[in-house]
Formats: sequence, C-alpha cells, structure tokens
Amino acid sequence: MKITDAYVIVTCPARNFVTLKIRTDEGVYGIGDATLNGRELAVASYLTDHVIPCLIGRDPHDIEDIWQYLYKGAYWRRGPVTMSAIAAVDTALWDIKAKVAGLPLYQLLGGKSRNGVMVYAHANGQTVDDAMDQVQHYVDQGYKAIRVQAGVPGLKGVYGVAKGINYEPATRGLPAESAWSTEAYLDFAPSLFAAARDRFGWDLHLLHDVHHRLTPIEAARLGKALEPYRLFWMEDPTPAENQESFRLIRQHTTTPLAVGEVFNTIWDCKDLIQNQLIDYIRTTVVHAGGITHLRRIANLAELYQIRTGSHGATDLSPVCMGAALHFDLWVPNFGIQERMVHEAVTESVFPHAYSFDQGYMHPGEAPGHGVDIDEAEAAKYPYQPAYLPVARLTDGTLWNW
Ligand SMILES: O=C(O)C(=O)C[C@H](O)[C@H](O)CO
Repeated sequence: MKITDAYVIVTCPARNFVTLKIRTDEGVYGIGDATLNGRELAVASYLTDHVIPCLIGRDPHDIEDIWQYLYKGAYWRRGPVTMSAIAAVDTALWDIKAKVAGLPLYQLLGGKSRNGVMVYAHANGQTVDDAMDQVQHYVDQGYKAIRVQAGVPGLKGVYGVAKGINYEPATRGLPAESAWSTEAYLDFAPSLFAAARDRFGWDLHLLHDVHHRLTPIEAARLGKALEPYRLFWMEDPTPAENQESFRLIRQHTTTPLAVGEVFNTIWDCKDLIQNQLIDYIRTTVVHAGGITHLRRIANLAELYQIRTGSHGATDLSPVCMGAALHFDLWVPNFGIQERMVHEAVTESVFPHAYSFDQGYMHPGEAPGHGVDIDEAEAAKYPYQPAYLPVARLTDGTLWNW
C-alpha cells in the first residue's frame, strides 16, 4: 500500500480549522486535525511545503517509522507547529490503518477499557447566578462534570466567560486586549464554588481553569481556598515552562492539579510527571504529536497514577475529538475528556460517528476514527484570520492570557 497524495484543507465553519487528508493507491484515505488556534496557516504551510512531499510513495502502515522520520528527520524538534503537523499525519495514518482493518481505531490501541468516556462541559456567566444557571443547563443534559468560570467583579472580559453560551476567545482583527487583576480574582473565585456546592450539592464534579494567570504562591493560596469545595481539578494554575514551579503549589494544597494543553511533547511534562507534581495531564492528539506520542505520555503518567484529561475546546476540530475519544476509550489511566460543543455549521463540515449520552461520549463503531470532512461544505467557508486575545494587568503590563 502506498500514499499517493495528500493535501491540506483550511476552512472556517464558525471558526478556523486545518485538516490534512492523506490518500492511498487502494482508495482508502485518512484525515487528521492540524489546527493551531491563531497560527493556522503556519501549520498548513509546514505540511504543504515541507511534510507532504516526504510522504508520497511511503507505506501508510509504517506509522512509527513515519513519526520518527518527521520528528528526527526535521532536525528542529518539538514546538507547536511541528508537533501539530506531525499529529495530523499520525492521526490520518491511524485512520487509514483502522479503516483497512475494518475496525474502530480503539480496537487497534488495545480495545475498550470502559463503556464510555466521561466528559466535562463549560458553564460560564457574567455573574455567579448566570454561571449557576448554566451549570443547571448542563446538569439537565446529564453531565457529571462541569467546568465553572464567571466574570470577576471590576474586571471586563475575563477568560472563559462568553457573550452567548459558547466561549470562543479567537476574534477577527488584531488580538483583543483584556485587563487582569489577580487580587480581584483571588478574592472572588472561592465564592463561585461555594455557590455551586450550595446549589448543586456534592454529587457533581466541579472543575476550574485558572488559565496560567497566577504565580506559584498565588496558585497555592487559591488551591487552599478551594479545598473545602472539593474540586475535580484546578487547571493551569501557573505557566508551566518551569515545571519545577509546580512543586511549590503542590506543597501547599491537596486540590488536584491539571496542566498540559499547550504542551507538545513528553519533554514538556516529564518532570511534572516523574516528580508527581500534577494529577491530570491535559495533552491531546492534535498538539502533542498524535496518538503515537500521546500514548507515550499517558504510559509515563500511568507509572505515577497520573490520569489523562485531554483538552477539547472548540479550536480542536471534530477530527481531533473523534481521535481523542478512541484514545480515551482505551487508555488505562483515563481521567476525563473536555468537551465544548461545536456549532452546527462545524458539525455539517465534519460528519462524525461519535455521540453523547448522559455525561458520557462514545467514539462509535465506524472503521477508522469515525470523522470525515465534507470538502464541498468546507469550501463554502473560507479562512478568516483571527487571533487569541492578550491580557494586561491594570497598570498596562502584559500578562499571561
Ligand atoms: O479549554 C481550555 O481549557 C482552554 O483553556 C481553551 C484555550 O483557551 C483554547 O483552546 C486556546 O486555543
């Protein structure tokens, strides 16, 4: 079997997505997600100009060799652009292999380890009451786990808080700027979870995303303040370039810690995992080198009882979601999967076999990863440049968004 051609499809059904399609001489094709929010065309070019020429004529079954070839062969290792491109190839090749086998992808990974994949939804609101109403909305749909974010009194445009129901941070034009005050946030955040426990009791997993905003000692303070509300996790409490910084947070709090959505390789989380400084690793298929590399990260994490909690915001396309669900159904140390529901127009471009029922998702039984792209539909939605926002402290200092 040989790869005959491959090409990149860039489309914007509600938001931008980059998809790689690999075709073979036997008529079987595979697709992979290559979307890097706000930097989409860099990955599209990396694939079109530098990767695709190296794929033609190769046997698509040689997934490991092709992964190594693209990783070691580039000489320039790691980084979000490189690893998203490799991920797209890897996902498409797993899709092909599973289609040829006539099996859903999770069967090739080792079969199912559970009946369904617990997912968490995003509830948010400008006020605590609005956020609680959204929690109710997701409870009514059967969700067992809900991330809760709310506007901070005195701050405009806080991370995770939407104008409508779905929070979509990337906007047209140059990056939007929002103001941040750690003091105001730290004073406010615990009251959000007091309200949630008060209204919904203890039989619901609550999660919260700090989105890299705090210093380690501030994160330690927040973790301690949230302990009475027994969170499932506190996510991205501080930027994680310095893996060692999590030690300080860890020494002060038993609130479980999750991190990893901006990580690209096992090297970004090796120390965090080996020193047991986190509880959940949030790397996912598209930004961490595909299923082949995600599996290595999960296997390392399993040695330390660290569980997976893959990123699943709307900028991760349905193709990534489909592949992630196969991974989640198999991976022994599964924790939870993030789910932000895509717009109907996105779903019309990416028909998929996965489904949701009462808080759990299932990848479906279609051969491959079960997600396709309707290229005629995709062509109706041309690329629209958009950027993620930046955050500044109230005195104008650029901060972590
Ligand atoms: O889903 C999350 O936890 C996020 O933090 C979402 C990110 O802001 C988003 O994916 C950035 O592209």
